[in-house]
Amino acid sequence: MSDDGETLPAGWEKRTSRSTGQSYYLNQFTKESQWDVPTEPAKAASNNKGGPEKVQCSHLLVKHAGSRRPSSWKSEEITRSKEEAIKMVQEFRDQISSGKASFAELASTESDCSSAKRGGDLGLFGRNAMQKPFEEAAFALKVGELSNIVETDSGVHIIMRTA
Ligand SMILES: Cn1nc(-c2ccccc2)cc1C(=O)N[C@H](Cc1nc2ccccc2[nH]1)C(=O)O
Repeated sequence: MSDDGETLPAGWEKRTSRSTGQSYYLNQFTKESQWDVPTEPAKAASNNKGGPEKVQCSHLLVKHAGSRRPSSWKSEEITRSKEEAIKMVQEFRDQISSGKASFAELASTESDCSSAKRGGDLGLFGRNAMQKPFEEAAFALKVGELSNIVETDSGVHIIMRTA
């Protein structure tokens, strides 16, 4: 809810432009901004168990030597241990939880997934699109919620559900 009582969709907040004094709206997850009041996305379809058919998530992945593809845009050969990757992801998670850094900012510089160029945004996906541990964690999140550490064959992740 913004300061004048209007209810905004999860992740959005009302700001005032320093240059014009005009109100604008900033999405904390994707860092997108707009002049118009954001509206709730059309209610996503749900499956027959009440869960969403699709979710939109961003993630931050730290790969390690045992990852399915121990290489990324950041490093041609990734040699860190899984324990080191877990320690790194936990530190990133603490920075995000404490508000010291935004998810999108950290994912864009620290994630070993090619989605880093989009602040970690993977877009909308349904069931059976991602590795199971990732899918289960993603579909268990509420919009705006940050997961605990998730391990897949790709490496060690944290996930933020954005829609
Ligand atoms: C599933 N996916 N989507 C993108 C993506 C999406 C949007 C824009 C650019 C890339 C990249 C990937 C992908 O598999 N990336 C892999 C790493 C990886 N492994 C994953 C497992 C589960 C979810 C995301 C994951 N990302 C890589 O770069 O080696």
